Amino acid sequence: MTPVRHPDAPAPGELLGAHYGECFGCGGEQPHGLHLQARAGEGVSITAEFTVQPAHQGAPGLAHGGVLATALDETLGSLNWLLRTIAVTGRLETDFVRPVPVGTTLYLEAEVTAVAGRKIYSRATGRVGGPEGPVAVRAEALFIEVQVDHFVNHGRPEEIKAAMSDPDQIRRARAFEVNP
Ligand SMILES: CCCCC/C=C\C/C=C\C/C=C\C/C=C\CCCC(=O)SCCNC(=O)CCNC(=O)[C@H](O)C(C)(C)COP(=O)(O)OP(=O)(O)OC[C@H]1O[C@@H](n2cnc3c(N)ncnc32)[C@H](O)[C@@H]1OP(=O)(O)O
Repeated sequence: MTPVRHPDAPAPGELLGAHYGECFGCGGEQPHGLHLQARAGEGVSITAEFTVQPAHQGAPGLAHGGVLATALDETLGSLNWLLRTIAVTGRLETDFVRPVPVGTTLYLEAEVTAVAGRKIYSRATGRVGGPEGPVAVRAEALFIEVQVDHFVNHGRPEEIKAAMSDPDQIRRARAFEVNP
């Protein structure tokens, strides 16, 4: 099925903010996290930026591939805001096309390509030098829709307890869910 942007999705150009403050990809409370900032695009698409820090190295002066995969994963995960669906990564296939030095800003974009029941198919690219620059990384992913219970049942109780007693977190979790 062709993906459908939810009528209450954030407007194109709107900054999405973190879905969870402690998230390694987008949270503000992780000193060595990616602090990735995502923005709603047209249709079911997202743009995002992330600047590689010294804490993200694999080889000297170069971004770790796993960190770049995280940036792609996080950008793809942000598409959930536009579908107003909670979904987790089931599969993430990554191509590393060019090395990415520390200090580089990665310009990411992602889109949902198809939805089939609980399965959400998507793809993303990360470019260097500017939003129109050469592709350094790309990914194809399959996200699977889950209920909030997925986190409540599987997350470590102390973090779940803290999240559930934080009204801001409850509001953010609700923003993902389709209103009946
Ligand atoms: C108040 C408390 C607040 C707490 C919540 C706070 C905030 C919530 C808001 C947002 C958070 C949301 C997400 C996080 C966002 C961004 C982070 C980036 C994203 C991630 O980083 S997220 C972490 C990594 N991620 C995982 O931690 C998943 C571990 N995993 C599982 O938990 C299960 O594996 C699951 C649930 C995925 C599926 O399990 P399941 O039992 O529900 O469903 P099942 O297995 O039946 O699959 C259904 C259909 O998907 C197909 N399928 C499944 N997996 C596939 C694969 N790998 N390849 C190909 N097809 C696959 C099947 O083949 C079947 O297809 P079909 O229907 O055609 O038969």
